[in-house]
Amino acid sequence: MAGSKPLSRFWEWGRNIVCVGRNYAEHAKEMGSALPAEPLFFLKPSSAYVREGSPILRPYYCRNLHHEVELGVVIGRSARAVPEARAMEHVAGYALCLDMTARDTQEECKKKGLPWTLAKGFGSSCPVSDFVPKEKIPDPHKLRIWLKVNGKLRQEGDTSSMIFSIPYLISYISHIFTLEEGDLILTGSPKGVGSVEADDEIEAGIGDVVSMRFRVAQQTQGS
Ligand SMILES: O=C(O)/C=C/C(=O)CC(=O)C(=O)O
Ligand SMILES: [Mg+2]
Repeated sequence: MAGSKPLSRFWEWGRNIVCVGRNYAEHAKEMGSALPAEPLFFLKPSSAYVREGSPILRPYYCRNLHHEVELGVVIGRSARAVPEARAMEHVAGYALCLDMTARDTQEECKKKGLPWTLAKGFGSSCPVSDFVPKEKIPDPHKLRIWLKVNGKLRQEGDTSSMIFSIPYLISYISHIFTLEEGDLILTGSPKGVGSVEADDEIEAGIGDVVSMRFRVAQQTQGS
């Protein structure tokens, strides 16, 4: 049961993973997408979580797996229709997250007007770092998030560049469905997304607050 586990192990709770898209203008631009007038969001299943020590699996149907490094916000207290001014009271802490994306599949889904679940919701599509309690991050809009592949810097972004702020996102989502304790919100990727192959090593961090390393492996059909 969710409540019997410490919130610092939010990935074991099996709660919602809510992802925000196109929340950084330069990433929307590199994807050739328009800036959103209102937050765009989608969900991943909780079985998408993966922790250091286990690989990120490239799905058998994917030919172009992309990394997206994102700041994750961990909800500490149920939020239903909360005003923006009180939204941060519902935050327990943060985590560094990857929104692993089957980019070729996403392109196909976009062309056909289909949801992005196949592209964004596969097993191991949500690698997460250790939990960082709220007290350790006085201002989540002043963080440098970064990602390297095989030691080479690919992504570096400042959370001050988000189009929609964290309190705005929490308030907005909470007017659509209840955010529950243990839920995770991925706040969108800065620019620099790109491909990874089997055996690549991804290292990513929030400044020098927290970092994590993952290996990429190929999923075989039927496994
Ligand atoms: O605009 C696109 O084609 C793709 C956008 C995304 O994949 C959205 C995100 O997940 C993001 O911005 O982080
Ligand atoms: Mg993303």
